[in-house]
Amino acid sequence: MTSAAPRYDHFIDGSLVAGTAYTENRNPSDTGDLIGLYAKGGVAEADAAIEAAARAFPGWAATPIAERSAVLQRISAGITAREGELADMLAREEGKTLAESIGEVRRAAATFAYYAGEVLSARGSVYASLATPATIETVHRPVGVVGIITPWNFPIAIPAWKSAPALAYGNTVVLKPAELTPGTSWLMAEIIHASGCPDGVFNFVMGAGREIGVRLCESPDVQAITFTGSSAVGRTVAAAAVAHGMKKVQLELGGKNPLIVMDDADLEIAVDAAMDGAFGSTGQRCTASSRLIVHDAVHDRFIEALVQRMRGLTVGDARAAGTTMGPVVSESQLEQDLKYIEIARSEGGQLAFGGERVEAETPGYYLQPTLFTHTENDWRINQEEVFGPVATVIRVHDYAEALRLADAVEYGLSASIITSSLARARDFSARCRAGILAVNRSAAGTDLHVPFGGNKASSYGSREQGTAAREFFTTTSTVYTYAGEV
Ligand SMILES: NC(=O)C1=CN([C@@H]2O[C@H](COP(=O)(O)OP(=O)(O)OC[C@H]3O[C@@H](n4cnc5c(N)ncnc54)[C@H](OP(=O)(O)O)[C@@H]3O)[C@@H](O)[C@H]2O)C=CC1
Ligand SMILES: O=C(O)CCC(=O)C(=O)O
Repeated sequence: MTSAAPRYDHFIDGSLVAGTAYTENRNPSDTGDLIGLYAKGGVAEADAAIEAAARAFPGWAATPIAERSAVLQRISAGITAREGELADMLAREEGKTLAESIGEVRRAAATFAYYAGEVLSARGSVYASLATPATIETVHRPVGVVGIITPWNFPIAIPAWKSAPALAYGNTVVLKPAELTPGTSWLMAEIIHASGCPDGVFNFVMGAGREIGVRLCESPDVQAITFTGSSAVGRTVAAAAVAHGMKKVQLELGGKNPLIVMDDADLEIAVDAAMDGAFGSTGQRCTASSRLIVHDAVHDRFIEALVQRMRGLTVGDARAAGTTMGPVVSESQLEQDLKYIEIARSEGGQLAFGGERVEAETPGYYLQPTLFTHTENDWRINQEEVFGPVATVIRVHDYAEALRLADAVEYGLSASIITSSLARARDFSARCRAGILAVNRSAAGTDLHVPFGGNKASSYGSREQGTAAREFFTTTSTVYTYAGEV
């Protein structure tokens, strides 16, 4: 280990807490670049953070909403003030291009500002009682200590869209970021600590999911778990959270999302949507459009135009000017992508573009954007999430077949259709079983003020983001008041 590398500690109960061990955070664009050493906690650190959050809960829950709102405003301003530093860290540790990273950091700042406003809006309802002359009110109260477990692919947007509503509605937080990308969320934690948030309200503990994540799910002092990551881990998280105290659980998991290109599609729009959906953020998005379901009538022209655009992508160092697609995040993710490229070949897919590693000036995990054509929907390459810049084309004869195949996967996160028929667009929106539907645009890169989430194996529990987040981060009480005779 390089002793000169900066060290980053946990934030527990308002203080920096040194690790007993540290993990290297390296740049996927240049594996020789050691970003820093990040504290590696275990059960003891998780417990200390949970205890601090439990102690802080009554005070934070009782804090007037104007004060909680002001804290969130300061966090938002703090993120904006350090936008360049945050975006640089994000690109350096995750491999998104600088343009993509700036977009993600701005989204995080806007998310805190949004919930600073949202918490001030009126809540609850008043009902007449059926029989007695009572008034019935519903009130939304904070849930308690919320365990937040986040993935590596959006290292500030996802921690922000879970932490902001948790804090706004009066909960206290223990956040465990992905071990692979702790740097950007560590900076967010530092900003939160400088924002006037009382001690113990927001705690940040780094380390392995199978230790800290498991502890959050099993602790009797945690009342809710919100998780984004793989479906396999999500299932164990939900089972443990329910087994240990019937915690509230919210899961955002994988996707195998279709983009349908109809015979009446504007091909320029179709190619833009496919480029963004399949290769934006190096394809490492749960909302990525990895299955391109294309009508016979435009099949060859669409592929030709798409391959032409793919040739124009510049794969390289995420922070270099001119790079339009960064590296994949890690060696194991690169191995997973290459494994699926082999699977697609062996299943009979025709490689239209890519499929190979890219040599760059620095040692990194560079992969060409990759497209397979002439694939069948029931092949593994079309059923399993790759989570990299790998897309396939499935040829169809009509809209009915396209719609049927769009849903013929275990997932149901996002789906798009490119068509100039309003009737088809409306029918698709009504019948396709994804949670996020897009017409004439990519279904990735969603807005922060509207519900986010999927169906089937993609999500579990209530929706995230926008006002929908209130459902998860509060609990509803129904109050019957009989005022008596005057
Ligand atoms: N839907 C989505 O947005 C995402 C999907 N994925 C999919 O998941 C695959 C693997 O990525 P990966 O990051 O390993 O995803 P994981 O599901 O393994 O990790 C997500 C988070 O959960 C934590 N975790 C791991 N094991 C447990 C556990 N037993 N209990 C509680 N928390 C746990 C991880 O910690 P740590 O890793 O630090 O140990 C991380 O913070 C990707 O290739 C992709 O297919 C990945 C990221 C996001
Ligand atoms: O597409 C988006 O807006 C967000 C995607 C996402 O949440 C993810 O990939 O984990």
